[in-house]
Amino acid sequence: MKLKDIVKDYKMDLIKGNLEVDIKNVRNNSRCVEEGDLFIAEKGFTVDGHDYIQNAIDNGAIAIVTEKEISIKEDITIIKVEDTIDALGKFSGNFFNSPWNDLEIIGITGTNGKTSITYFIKSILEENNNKIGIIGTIGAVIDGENIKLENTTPNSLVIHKLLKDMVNKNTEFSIMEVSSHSLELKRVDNIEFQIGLFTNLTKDHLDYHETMENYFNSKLKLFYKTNKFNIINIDDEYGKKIVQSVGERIPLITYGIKDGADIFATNVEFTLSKVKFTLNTPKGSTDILLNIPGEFSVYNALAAATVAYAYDVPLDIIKKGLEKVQGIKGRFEVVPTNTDYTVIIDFAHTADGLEKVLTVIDEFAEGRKIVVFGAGGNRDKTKRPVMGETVASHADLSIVTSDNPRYEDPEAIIEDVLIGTKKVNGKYVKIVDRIEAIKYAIDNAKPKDIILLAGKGHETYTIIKGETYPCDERQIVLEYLNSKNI
Ligand SMILES: CC(=O)N[C@H]1[C@@H](OP(=O)(O)OP(=O)(O)OC[C@H]2O[C@@H](n3ccc(=O)[nH]c3=O)[C@H](O)[C@@H]2O)O[C@H](CO)[C@@H](O)[C@@H]1O[C@H](C)C(=O)N[C@@H](C)C(=O)N[C@H](CCC(=O)O)C(=O)O
Ligand SMILES: Nc1ncnc2c1ncn2[C@@H]1O[C@H](COP(=O)(O)OP(=O)(O)OP(=O)(O)O)[C@@H](O)[C@H]1O
Ligand SMILES: N[C@H](CCC[C@H](N)C(=O)O)C(=O)O
Ligand SMILES: [Mg+2]
Repeated sequence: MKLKDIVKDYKMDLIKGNLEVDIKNVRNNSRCVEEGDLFIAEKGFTVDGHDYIQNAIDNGAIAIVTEKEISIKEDITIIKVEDTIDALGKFSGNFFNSPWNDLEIIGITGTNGKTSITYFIKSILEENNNKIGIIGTIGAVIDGENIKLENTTPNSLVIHKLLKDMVNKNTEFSIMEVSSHSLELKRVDNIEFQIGLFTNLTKDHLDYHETMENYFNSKLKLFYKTNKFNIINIDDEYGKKIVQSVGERIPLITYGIKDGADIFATNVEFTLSKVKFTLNTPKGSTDILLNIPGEFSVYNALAAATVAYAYDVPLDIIKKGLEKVQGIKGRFEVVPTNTDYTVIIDFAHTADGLEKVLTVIDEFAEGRKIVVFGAGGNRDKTKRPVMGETVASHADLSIVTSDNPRYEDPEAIIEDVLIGTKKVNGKYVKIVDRIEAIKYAIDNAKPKDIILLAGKGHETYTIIKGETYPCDERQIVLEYLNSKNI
């Protein structure tokens, strides 16, 4: 594509060169630049892309977008803009032909439940013979192919490329998790969403947002970027605030269990592995049997059903789609062991997530509850003691360990968690190595106990001092049991 078409209508200064050149690819990482590419230099959290402009040129960049004064001797095109992160969004959007215009885009935001809801929606829409794509925590899914992603919501360049690939593969719906970081860091600025969906808001990411109010305000942005429906969990106090704020800007559909929602559940009945409820919509009601337990799953299913309802999907298809979901990787996933105790892997990594999952387990545990968990490094520190206290107030044994310490000292993170653990008069041990912590839980389990491995869910790695090591909890459990001839 010609550079002039990539930068069209954008406020900028052409410092040197011309806009008639043909651009092969748009890049924001100098290491990926090849001959004929446009390199956009962005200031990051760790380094400044402007320091890699020469590297991009050496790799073949024929045009550079900068927000700083630079002096380049090579005979290439230099464009200066006010904000290169904004330019990355606009220019990559143009380069990929605004792919959001050819898709129905469903954006899901909120602290917990986004990934789970994505997979419920996928199942319903596929039952309805729609072709769907996903961008989220477990990765992207395009035409049945799984693509690994570094972020839940990647940067604008990656998103636009993924959306373009979806369009090329005749995808109709793109279901996207929209993190608060992405709304703040302009990763989704270009995109107009057909549907915005809100799950809930509880303590997380305060390292970045600092206050709950800022965190809420980032999530709120999504509901001003939508053009068909805003779908809101009205049982959540922040859901009510969104309704007050956006009102009927576009049609609003609420879901919930308690507070007079448009789409609501009644007759909720739980077991340890399933939940039954009646789904009520203005167009009729139907009974649903979900294969993932807990009240939180009812909320997630209601959210997905509401999206389908907004698209006029018949109730029997919604029922079939929801009931077809056998499980979601790392979300209340029972490890298939031959033991007389149960091992569950779950992605709960906030106090609210832990509270929700442990409430389900509380109700059905016949034996003790053993919880192996930690808190992520270089992430919200304020949630750590609350997570410790939440687990200790439910568990018979808290095994406090590591969960992606990243660049932080693992011991120090555990000490932060233990501040909360010690507030409750419960039994606990501290085992820094997560694999050893899992083995300890297994060695100490008795018949009918439930071991919950919380925090890593679908993750099969652990990041310690910046290095990534394998840590697939399913494999660790099964191999250890095997080594013990169990
Ligand atoms: C804090 C944050 O969001 N960081 C994101 C950011 O990394 P960064 O700012 O450190 O980037 P950097 O390394 O400083 O690089 C700056 C620029 O220089 C360029 N560069 C760098 C080196 C080089 O040799 N050449 C070069 O051109 C880089 O390509 C980049 O454009 O840009 C990266 C590429 O887009 C992201 O992967 C990275 O997310 C990191 C992994 C992260 O952990 N982010 C978390 C906080 C996050 O965004 N989480 C949310 C919420 C998750 C949820 O709750 O579900 C998410 O959406 O994932
Ligand atoms: N609706 C919900 N409310 C509260 N907790 C939930 C809900 N749904 C799931 N959980 C808990 O939170 C964990 C994470 O769920 P899920 O991965 O669906 O959330 P997410 O919003 O995608 O998280 P992330 O922000 O990390 O991507 C689950 O493993 C479960 O323990
Ligand atoms: N999306 C969340 C995932 C946390 C998962 C947990 N395993 C951790 O590393 O804290 C985050 O990036 O904060
Ligand atoms: Mg997610």
